[in-house]
Amino acid sequence: MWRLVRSAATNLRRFSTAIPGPCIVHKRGTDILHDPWFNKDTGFPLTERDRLGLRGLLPPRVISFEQQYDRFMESYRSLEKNTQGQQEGVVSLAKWRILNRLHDRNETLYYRVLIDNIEDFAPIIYTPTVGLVCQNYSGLFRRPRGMYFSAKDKGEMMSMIYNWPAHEVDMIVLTDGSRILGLGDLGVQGIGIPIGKLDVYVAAAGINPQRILPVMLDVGTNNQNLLEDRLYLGLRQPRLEGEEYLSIIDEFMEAVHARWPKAIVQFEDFQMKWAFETLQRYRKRFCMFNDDIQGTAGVALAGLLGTVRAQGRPLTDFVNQKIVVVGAGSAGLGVLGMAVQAVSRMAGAAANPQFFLLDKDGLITKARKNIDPAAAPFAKAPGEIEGLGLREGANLVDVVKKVKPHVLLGLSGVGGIFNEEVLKAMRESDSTKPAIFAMSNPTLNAECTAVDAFKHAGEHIVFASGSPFKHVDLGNGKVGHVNQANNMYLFPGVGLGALLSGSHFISDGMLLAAAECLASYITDEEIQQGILYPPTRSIRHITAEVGAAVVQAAVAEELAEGHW
Ligand SMILES: NC(=O)C1=CN([C@@H]2O[C@H](COP(=O)(O)OP(=O)(O)OC[C@H]3O[C@@H](n4cnc5c(N)ncnc54)[C@H](O)[C@@H]3O)[C@@H](O)[C@H]2O)C=CC1
Ligand SMILES: CC(=O)C(=O)O
Ligand SMILES: [Mg+2]
Repeated sequence: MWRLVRSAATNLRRFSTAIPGPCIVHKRGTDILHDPWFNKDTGFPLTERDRLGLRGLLPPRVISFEQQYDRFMESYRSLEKNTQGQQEGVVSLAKWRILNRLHDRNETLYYRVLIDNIEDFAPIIYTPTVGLVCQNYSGLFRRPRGMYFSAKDKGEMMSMIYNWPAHEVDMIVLTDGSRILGLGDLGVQGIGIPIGKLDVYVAAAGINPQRILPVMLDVGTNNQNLLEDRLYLGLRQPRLEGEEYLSIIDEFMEAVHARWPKAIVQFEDFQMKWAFETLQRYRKRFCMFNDDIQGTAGVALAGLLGTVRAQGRPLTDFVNQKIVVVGAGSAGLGVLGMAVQAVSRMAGAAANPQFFLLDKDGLITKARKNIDPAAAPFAKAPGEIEGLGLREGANLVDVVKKVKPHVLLGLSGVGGIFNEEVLKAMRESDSTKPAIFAMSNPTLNAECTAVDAFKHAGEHIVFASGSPFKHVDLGNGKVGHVNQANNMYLFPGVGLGALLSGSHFISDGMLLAAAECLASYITDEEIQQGILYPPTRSIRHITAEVGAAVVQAAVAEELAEGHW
C-alpha cells in the first residue's frame, strides 16, 4: 500500500495530474448541446452528430476545438482593446461575463482557455473581480451553479444531496457567505467564492470539473441592504445563531459524507467565530480544512521564511523576527498560530516569538478586557512591551515606530490602513530588507498599494499582496517586484494531496509539509530579487509539488489509505 501511495506522489510530480472518471453519456440531441459538461458547440464531428441525434441541430460546418479556442481568445482580446480607458470595474465585469458565458456553454473549452491563460484570467475568475461579482450577484445571475442548502431545507439535506447530477464528487468548497473576502456579509451572493476557488482547483490541480461542487449554505444574512433588496436571491432573514446554525452545518456535513465519503470539504469565508468552531468540530471527523485559517497560514509562513532568506540570514533566524500582524481574525490568527509553531520547532522551550498582534482596537495585550479566547495566546504581557513604551490598544503607527519590525503583515480587510505614516515608519525597521505583506482582498481592501509601499517604505523592501498588483517601475531600470501572497498557492495542493492520499482527515503535519514545500520552491537567486512566491503561470507545477508533499506527509504519519 505505501509503495502505491509513494508512486502516486511521484506520478503527481511528473504529470501534474488530472483525475479521470468514467464518461458514459446518456443524453441525446439538444440535451447534449445544453449540457456544458458534454457540449462541443460546432465541434461535434459528423459521426458524433449522427450518433447523438445532433444532425440538423447545428450549422453544417464543423469548427475544430482549436478554431473555437482561437475565436474565443480573439473575442476576448478585442473586448480588451475596445474597453481600453473605461472604468476598471466595468471592464473586469465584462471580461467575467464573457468567460462565464463560455463556462455555462462549454466547460471543456472554458477550462482549456483558463489553464492556458491563468495569469490573465485568475484576476477575473478569482480575486479581485470575483469580489465584484459577488457584490453584484443578484443582477448578474442567469443560471445556477453548484448547490444551495438553506435553513428552510432542514431535515431534507440527505435527500437533496442526491439531486446533484454527478455520481462522484472529489472536491467541495463551502461557504455561508458571512465574510466574503474583505467585503463582509454578502449572504447567498457569496456563492461566487466557492465557484472561483473550484475553478482554481481545476486549473491548478487538474481536478475533473465534473467532480467539483460549489456549495452555499444560506442561513440568512445580517446585511441590511441585502435584506431590503427586493431582487436578493437568498433567505430574507437574519443569520441563524448558536445550535440552530450548527445543526444546519452538521446536517450538510453528514449528507455529504453519506453520499461521497471520500470528498474533501474546504470551508471558505466563514466569519471568524464559525470558522474556528467548525474547524474544531469537524477536522477529525471529516476530511476538511478551513482555507482562510490553514491555507492562508501556510502561504504566509512560506513568505515569512522567504523574507528571512531575503535578508541573507539562516532560516533559524526566523525565531528572532519581529513581526507585526494587523488583523486578529481567522486569517491573522491562523498565520500567527503556524508561525508560533515554526518558532517552537526551531527554538524549543526557549522560544519567545517577537510577534505583535493588532485588531480594530489596537495592540492586543493581556490587559485587554473581554479578550477573544482565540487571540489570547498571542496577547503581549505588559512586561514584554513596557520597555518599548507600548501599552494595551497602542495604535499601528506607534507600534511600528517602537517595535521597528522586520515584517508588517496585514490581514485586516481595511483598505489603505498602511498609510504614508505607517509605511514611512517602516524605513526605521531593524531589518536591512523589511517586508510588507498587504494580504487583504480584494484590491481596494489591500492595506496599501504596491506603488505606495515602494514609494514610502523604500525601494529595498520585499512586497507581497493578496490581490495582484503590477510590478513597480522604480526608475533607472529598477523594478520593485510584487508577489501575490494568496492561499491559491496552497489550497489546491492541500486538497489534491488529501484526496489522493485517501486520508480520513487533514493533519497539521500534512499542512506543514505543504507550507514547507512552497517555502523551498523559490531559489536563492529569485529570493535575492525579492521573489517570494512563484508566478501564477507556474501554479500547476507548484500545486503538483505541494500535493506530493502532502501525500508524503500522510504516508509518513500512516494516515494514507490511497485513492480509488
Ligand atoms: N491573501 C490571502 O490569501 C487571504 C486574505 N484574506 C483577507 O484577510 C482579510 C481578513 O480576513 P479574516 O481574518 O477572515 O477576517 P475577520 O473579519 O475574521 O478579521 C478581521 C480582523 O481585522 C481587524 N480589524 C478591523 N479593522 C481594523 C483596523 N482598523 N485596524 C486593525 N485591525 C482591524 C478586526 O478586528 C479583525 O480582528 C480579508 O480581507 C480577506 O480577504 C483572508 C484569507 C486569505
Ligand atoms: C484569498 C482568500 O481566501 C480570502 O481573501 O478570503
Ligand atoms: Mg477566503
